[in-house]
Amino acid sequence: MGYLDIIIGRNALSQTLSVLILACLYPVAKWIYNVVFHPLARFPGPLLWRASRLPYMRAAWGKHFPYEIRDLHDQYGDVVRVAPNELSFMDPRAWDDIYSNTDGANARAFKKSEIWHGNPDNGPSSVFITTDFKEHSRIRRFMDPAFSERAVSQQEPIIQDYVSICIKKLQERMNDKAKVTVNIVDWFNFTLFDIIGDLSFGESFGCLDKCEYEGWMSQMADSIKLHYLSINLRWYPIFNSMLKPFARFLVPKEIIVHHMDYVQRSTEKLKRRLSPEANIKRPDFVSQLLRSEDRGEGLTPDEVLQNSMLFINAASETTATALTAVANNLVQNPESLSALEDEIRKFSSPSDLSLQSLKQLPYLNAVLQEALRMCNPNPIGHFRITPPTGGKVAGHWVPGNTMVTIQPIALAHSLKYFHEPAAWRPERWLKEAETDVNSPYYHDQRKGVRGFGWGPYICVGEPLAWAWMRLIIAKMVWTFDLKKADTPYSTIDWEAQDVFAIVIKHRLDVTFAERSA
Ligand code: HEM
Repeated sequence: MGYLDIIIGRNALSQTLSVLILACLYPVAKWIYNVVFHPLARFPGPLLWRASRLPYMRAAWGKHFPYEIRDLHDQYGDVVRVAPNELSFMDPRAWDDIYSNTDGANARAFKKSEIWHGNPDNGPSSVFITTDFKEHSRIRRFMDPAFSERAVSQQEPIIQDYVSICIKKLQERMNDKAKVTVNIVDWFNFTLFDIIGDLSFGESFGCLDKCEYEGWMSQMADSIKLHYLSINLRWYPIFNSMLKPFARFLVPKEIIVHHMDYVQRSTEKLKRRLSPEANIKRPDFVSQLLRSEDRGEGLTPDEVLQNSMLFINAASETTATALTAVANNLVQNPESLSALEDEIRKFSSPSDLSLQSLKQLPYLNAVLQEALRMCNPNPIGHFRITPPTGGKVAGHWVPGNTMVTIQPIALAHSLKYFHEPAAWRPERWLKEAETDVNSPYYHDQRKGVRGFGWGPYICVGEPLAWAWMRLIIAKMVWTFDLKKADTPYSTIDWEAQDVFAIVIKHRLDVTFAERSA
């Protein structure tokens, strides 16, 4: 009789029992290993989170993930082990160490992780999902010129047109008392969708004309949410593949239908844009991406489509969140709104509000920075994997193949790094705060806030984002008196909103009144 026979017995019942016992013992042994013997065992964190990924998944699915992680940082310090193989950092130095190719403690930026990005279905690649450095830089090489400061200034007439239409439509809606109350989130979205649609596909989605969304737009947040929830299952590949065949029953039908509709419409738009008859010569993204075809290793038509569809999500959702944060804080802080009015109304005509002139306005820029600090549109951070040989992050040696991230909300809301972190204080971004030692914000760690990411994966659309955010806010504030609405939706309690990778925004009613001064 062999050792195995002695342990598990020979009859079917005892063998089944033994298998069951072993199956139960395996996770227990794994939890003990994770807590006591794992290479990350020396890092602090709650016991259950260090033992298993389940508490992390519960938090990720639990709607308030960034705030839970912020609480863990308050309790355990600047580095917290939030899962057996994952560290969360709340230290400005970590931006360079994790994300930079040139300025950090490591030879190069850490890679995106297959779990969070990756292309499991082997579809056409996009700049966002590829985890291969070479592939990523190939796409970025062709994409960057379409989003440079120069390109944005060539795109200015297109951007200006849509923002003016937004203002005109709001004016048309005013009642006898020369005011109108609207859900400003919709108006930001209509404007952003129309601009990004035009720049990506050569034609707008017509949202401002119709004052309504296309069907798939109203499902966009739900499909991002679903994608985010399903990503968390990738940690358990066996369970994940068991669920896959049932995915079509688990995913709500509207989301599938709207997604297919979106892909079909985008494909048609792009086909029209690319057809020789269209003969469109304009400074949009497509023209730039197509230039790449001349050089051999350019983007394939599928890649152009995939990346153009990505632009719609990446550009609209994030910017609408930042702008909603601005509006929400301005209507609640009249002295801040009035400082902004003073700055913007120095221009005698709205036609003077050019992208170049707005760039120079310190308070406008400070307002946008403060919104990105307090209400980061990507509040769960950007996940990376240390190389197999390990790396250094914020003074800690981190073993290879560890998931690492900066928690932007924890850092930006930390008393250790910001004076009055929970308060709306645009003045912390003004020059005086940086140079005057008596300013209460002098010691603020402004470099800890990087709303557009950092390093080789930094947001390609950053120049466009600044440009259209400045223009939309400036034109609204120049044209109207913005007031807190007299409705139940007059303010958003920001942290009460669900977070599923993106912020699922509540409605925000704002009253636009004819300008009094
Ligand atoms: C306020 C607005 C925006 C914010 C806060 C924002 C934020 C970010 C952040 C943090 C990343 C880096 C993600 C990472 O490191 O994993 C990113 C990437 C990206 N963003 Fe933005 N973004 C904004 C607007 C835009 C716009 C207007 C576009 C234009 C199409 C855009 C397109 C992209 C793309 C394509 C990437 C992927 C870049 C890469 O992986 O190389 N974003 N964005």
